[in-house]
Amino acid sequence: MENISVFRGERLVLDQVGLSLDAGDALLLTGPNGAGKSTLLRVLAGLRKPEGGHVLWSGVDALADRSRHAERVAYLGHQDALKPGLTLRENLTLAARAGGGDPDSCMSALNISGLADLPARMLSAGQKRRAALARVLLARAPLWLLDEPSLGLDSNTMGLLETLFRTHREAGGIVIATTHVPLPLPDAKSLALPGLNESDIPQAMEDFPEDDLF
Ligand SMILES: Nc1ncnc2c1ncn2[C@@H]1O[C@H](COP(=O)(O)OP(=O)(O)OP(=O)(O)O)[C@@H](O)[C@H]1O
Repeated sequence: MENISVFRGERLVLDQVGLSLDAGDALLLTGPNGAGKSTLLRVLAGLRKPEGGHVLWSGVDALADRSRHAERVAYLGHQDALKPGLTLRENLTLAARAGGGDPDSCMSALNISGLADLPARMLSAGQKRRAALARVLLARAPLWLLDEPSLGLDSNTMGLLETLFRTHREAGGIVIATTHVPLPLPDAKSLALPGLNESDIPQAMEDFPEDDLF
């Protein structure tokens, strides 16, 4: 990423952020609440256009062809994005139509095979997070963009996450994760976003332009 700048409303949230990663690298994005970590991940995923700067993949503008870029990316947001009325297996089978991976092996990697036939609405928060991580695996994408991946995970699942990260990086994959807690990503680079002065944070709905509210 080169000189990425993003406004949210009237405010410059990211100011010329730049960084370069190689195959097998990991990056931890840190910083206080509201610093712009999720915003940067969304830019890298091609979900939000930056006001300035470029995202390059092998030296080429990655966002020029966003559907091609989408194939490189597995994105885990704050929301687990499961269809509540479908079973876990149905959710993953649906996702596999895009990435083509094997739902059963991905469920097994996250230790949720026993939940396969439960509707997603009956899963606990941590189980949903594991299902969303299974979907990351399913995508078979080289670039993992993970927004607080450890949210709600128990210590056993953190152990699984460590294995998944290691396997992905050993195969040349890249992991970029936002986090407020330590993650099992040895030798990760780190980018600390500075955050804002409280006085810069809009206090009222009127301070947000209408088209940036949703
Ligand atoms: N829809 C929106 N419209 C305008 N501003 C927004 C919108 N969503 C978020 N923001 C602002 O953008 C800034 C960056 O938000 P972002 O979610 O990227 O922060 P973050 O570093 O991921 O925070 P956290 O640690 O709380 O998850 C925040 O200050 C927030 O007020």
